[in-house]
Amino acid sequence: MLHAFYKWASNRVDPFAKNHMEWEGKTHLQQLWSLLFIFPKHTLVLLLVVLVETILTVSLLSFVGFLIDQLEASGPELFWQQNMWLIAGAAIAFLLAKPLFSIAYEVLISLTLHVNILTATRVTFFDRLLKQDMTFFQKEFAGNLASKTFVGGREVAEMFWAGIGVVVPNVFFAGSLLIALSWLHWYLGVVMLLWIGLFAVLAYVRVPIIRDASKSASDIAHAVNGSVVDVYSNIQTVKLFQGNERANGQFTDQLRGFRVAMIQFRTTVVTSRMLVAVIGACGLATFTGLSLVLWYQQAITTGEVAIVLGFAIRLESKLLEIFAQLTGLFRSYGSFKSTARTMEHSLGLVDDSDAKDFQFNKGLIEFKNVNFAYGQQTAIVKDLNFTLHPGEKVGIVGHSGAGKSTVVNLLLRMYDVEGGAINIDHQNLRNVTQESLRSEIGLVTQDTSLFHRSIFDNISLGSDEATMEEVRAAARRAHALEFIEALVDNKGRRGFEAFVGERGIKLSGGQRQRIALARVFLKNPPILILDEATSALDTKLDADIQEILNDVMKDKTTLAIAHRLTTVARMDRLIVMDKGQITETGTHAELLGKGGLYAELWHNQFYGVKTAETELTPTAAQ
Ligand SMILES: Nc1ncnc2c1ncn2[C@@H]1O[C@H](COP(=O)(O)OP(=O)(O)OP(=O)(O)O)[C@@H](O)[C@H]1O
Repeated sequence: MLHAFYKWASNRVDPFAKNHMEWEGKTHLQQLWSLLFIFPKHTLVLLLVVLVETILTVSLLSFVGFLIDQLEASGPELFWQQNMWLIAGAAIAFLLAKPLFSIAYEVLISLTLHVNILTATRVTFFDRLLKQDMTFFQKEFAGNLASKTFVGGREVAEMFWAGIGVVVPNVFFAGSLLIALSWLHWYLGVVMLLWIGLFAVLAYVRVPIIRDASKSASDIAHAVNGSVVDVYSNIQTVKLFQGNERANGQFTDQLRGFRVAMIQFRTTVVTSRMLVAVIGACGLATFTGLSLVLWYQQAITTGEVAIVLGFAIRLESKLLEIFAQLTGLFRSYGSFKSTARTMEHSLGLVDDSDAKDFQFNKGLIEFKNVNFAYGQQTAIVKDLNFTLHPGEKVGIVGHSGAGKSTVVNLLLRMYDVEGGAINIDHQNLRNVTQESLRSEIGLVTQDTSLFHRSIFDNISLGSDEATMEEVRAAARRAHALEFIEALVDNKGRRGFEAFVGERGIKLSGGQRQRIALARVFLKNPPILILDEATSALDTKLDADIQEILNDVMKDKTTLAIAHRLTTVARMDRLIVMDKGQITETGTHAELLGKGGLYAELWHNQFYGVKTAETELTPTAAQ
């Protein structure tokens, strides 16, 4: 029953609902506000509950004073007679209403709001980052982004708890006390106002200091976290080039900086808390003295002295609580701002509002005067013009750095061209949605990254409906079935159920590439891009897979990049690139006949580069 109630309460809002949060052109406070009030109706109900609960608490404290006065005035004989109904009414109010509102507060804040704001914020952050283009991800540490998504979400949820759950109720409380005390005697109201004012000044002066110290510590923490993830994800390079000792030294240096920043932050907090304690004690002493003086002058009754002291003691602890929460709030806010700066980074590549879904027709690909420089000065691709006819298989070759992968990235619209246009089936890539475009293109790259998921999930990535039979068939076609069936992971899961390690480290390069091929076989897209698709395979396997690829490519427009020229030699046509431009084009035989760059590359691949040739030829060496 209770369990069902909790479930009901936590399902009052949907944290996974699409939230169109605007990041650009907003201040950090506005961004935070949108997240704190992501569920506005329930938050308003919470505030209402808090208000009623505060009024009940203040009434309870006042009732104590009233009781004392009545006890004094009536004496034991008449007290019950005169106050029976009042006491019964108060008992009902305090025994029923107060616990009821306290429970409503707990359920609303913990189950309905906090956990769902935490989830919804993370969903919002993740969604935002996914929309960023490749340039963004090349500049940012993956670990840093992961940390911002998670820690940023936690900070927002904590600010909600501290701000709306604690500071706001305590401000309500202080406001109610101010009204109640002023009503008792205006002197008390003035002292109360001074006390709160002094506290506000202290908060005004100290909180920015704490906030800045917190921001430095949080920035350093994010950076340290990012480089630790960097070390772990490049562990092989670290072990080979940097060595444990140096990596350790680098980490310790960074942690030292973080420790200093943390100590500075803690120092500002401790000093502030000391000041708050002093102001609290002074206020308490003033109220005690003033209420006794007023009682002596018969301006207030004995019961009212009890009320004043009760108020003052409660208020002192509330002020301490507010300050503690404010420091936490501003620390979280400092960290949130760092997250917000990442989130508000403008999206480099956004689908037009009127972008249509890409409609595949025959697979005619046209590059028209394409220019691109990764947003920099030096052009990487210059005035590129070529056409891939439907079903045509074209290979791109050229020296390393010629711009071959850049062409592929542009075709996949990982970047927008900076000049000219790319059309597929007469649709400019700029005018179609990115997802619909990519769903029609299959890519196998030299850098096959696998997710730390099962082999089945890795192959069926993007093909949610795929059955085990289809996945097996794709794996068989990619010559991957044999090794997949022999796999056992460290939790004893076998075959297609086995998990590959992060980035697929438990598999060899060739095995990873075969998984990637199986992925494309399963997806069976009408356009195929092979970027060094078989580079990690040995010559025998390369030949086998090549045969399968030839079969798969049959009715698809295909663009292939390969350094191993035998892989692309049999393509319908070859495009030779040099320094971002097309220098030659033709079939393998035509290009060999021309004796240009392709012929040179081919020659070098089979007979070695000139220097080696000269060194190895006895006559030349003499
Ligand atoms: N994200 C990037 N930002 C800036 N410059 C880049 C980026 N990616 C690649 N480049 C530059 O663009 C040029 C072409 O790179 P690209 O990867 O397209 O060449 P490639 O012909 O595919 O080389 P390889 O055969 O070695 O893979 C290189 O000078 C490279 O430094």
